[in-house]
Amino acid sequence: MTETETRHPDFSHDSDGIQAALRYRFPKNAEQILPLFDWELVSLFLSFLKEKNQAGGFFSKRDTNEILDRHVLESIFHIYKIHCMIGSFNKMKVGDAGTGPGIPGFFFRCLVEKERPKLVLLDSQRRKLSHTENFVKENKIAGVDFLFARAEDWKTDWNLGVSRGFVPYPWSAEVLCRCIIKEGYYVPFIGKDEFDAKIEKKILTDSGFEVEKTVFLPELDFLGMRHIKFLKKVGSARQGIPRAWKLLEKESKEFYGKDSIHK
Ligand SMILES: C[S@@+](CC[C@H](N)C(=O)[O-])C[C@H]1O[C@@H](n2cnc3c(N)ncnc32)[C@H](O)[C@@H]1O
Repeated sequence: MTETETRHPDFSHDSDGIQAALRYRFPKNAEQILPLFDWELVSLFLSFLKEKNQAGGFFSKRDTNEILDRHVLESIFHIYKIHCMIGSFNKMKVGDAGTGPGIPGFFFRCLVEKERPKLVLLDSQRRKLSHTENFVKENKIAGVDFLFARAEDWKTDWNLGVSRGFVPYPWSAEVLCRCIIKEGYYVPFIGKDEFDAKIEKKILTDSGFEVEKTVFLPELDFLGMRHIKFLKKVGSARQGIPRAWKLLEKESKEFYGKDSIHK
């Protein structure tokens, strides 16, 4: 299957339809993934994403018909892979930085109770995330905290941080370095593996991280290339790290080129 693939069976967006879509996309892993999630809640969140998509400006027009594949199943598969590596999230505090409407973070709340962490959804802007805050209140969903702040201005105690479509990696690790506790992990969701090894090493070392493992996700090839890195927080960030956003932005733009979209 390729990135341009468009023809596939239509699945309903109720709990049964989403589980059928998951079996179709991930035939080898589905039986392990299915017991991990509350599919009624996944379905409720998907309905919310579709209903508020325009008002919240969540996704591009191109993505409107692809929310199930590109956002729901993609996030769920990533979380399943992280779970394979580090086990239950139940005793952890998990934070999603630059979460937008709660992607991928809200899907940690969709885990069944014994796997579920305390969850923090962080974004510097209210535009998308305030809709999710209302959705959580209206549906009386416990265990999700909302934080409207810039990640680099924050110091907190997450055992696991994730991000998708946030500040480009590896600069994202610098931005988040004071949010993750020692021995904790930052797992960025990344597309192509296209990093300058020298820059990556320097930024990670200064930020107190070490790459423990890189995991490629060929099961998501139907969306394009996807991989995750398990970055372990092995020490403190150096004095003055994270640097000011202006500097990080300039450096990352020089590397990726001004118009590159990093996902
Ligand atoms: C492209 S959106 C991605 C949203 C979501 N993670 C997703 O995958 O659909 C990037 C988000 O990161 C937020 N963001 C960018 N820089 C940030 C920072 N330094 N601290 C907190 N949020 C930030 C933006 O406000 C925006 O909502």
